[in-house]
Amino acid sequence: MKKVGILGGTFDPPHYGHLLIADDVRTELQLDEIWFMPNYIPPHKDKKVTDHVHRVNMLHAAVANQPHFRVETIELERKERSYTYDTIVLLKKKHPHTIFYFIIGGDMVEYLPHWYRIDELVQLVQFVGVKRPGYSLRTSYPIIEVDVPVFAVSSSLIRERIQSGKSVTYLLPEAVQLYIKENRLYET
Ligand SMILES: Nc1ncnc2c1ncn2[C@@H]1O[C@H](COP(=O)(O)OP(=O)(O)OP(=O)(O)O)[C@@H](O)[C@H]1O
Ligand SMILES: O=C(O)c1ccc[n+]([C@@H]2O[C@H](COP(=O)([O-])O)[C@@H](O)[C@H]2O)c1
Repeated sequence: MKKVGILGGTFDPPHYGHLLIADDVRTELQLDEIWFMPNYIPPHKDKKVTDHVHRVNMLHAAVANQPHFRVETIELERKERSYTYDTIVLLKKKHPHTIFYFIIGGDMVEYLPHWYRIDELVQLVQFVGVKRPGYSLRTSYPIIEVDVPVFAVSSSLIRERIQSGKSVTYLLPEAVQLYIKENRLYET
């Protein structure tokens, strides 16, 4: 059986926090691949997100030349709110010989009780929790914890820093920074 870690996210924009956890979880759990999976409409975020075409282009730029990383666009093909339960049911049908691990940061671990059909979802997929500053990994749901260096970067921090003219040089890959500049994202 192939072992695949899924890092679902909004990736508005993708950053080194995403890449760091993907890399460490893959090594630690001996996974074959990590699939970065952008959502179409995030289930729990109310504010407007950047068009999915930009978000997926930035993800491709972020994972280019990484043989174990790929971008999975299944949620973009379903033009609706991206509930993970629905996605995992589809992915398991499409890939019957793959074991899926769903990677989440501490903020999402704390939010697990509110996830759509969570009691069924935990039977379908193995959740993997990683620490994030300001959040605990305490939960009654069955998650595996992987210890990764805690890195206080977030997409919102990057958006705020670009808007206020601060440097983001060491927070996300150069190719993603170039894409953001060329497309004048996050300036207003
Ligand atoms: N620095 C980080 N450390 C650990 N986990 C992270 C980190 N950044 C993101 N994640 C996790 O990656 C997944 C996708 O995150 P997402 O794309 O929403 O980025 P974000 O930085 O949380 O965005 P925003 O600041 O806009 O909420 C989530 O499970 C989130 O918890
Ligand atoms: O299915 C749900 O109810 C659900 C609730 C919150 C988050 N998620 C998923 O968790 C991943 C991280 O979410 P986000 O909003 O931090 O990008 C992403 O794949 C979301 O679709 C899923």
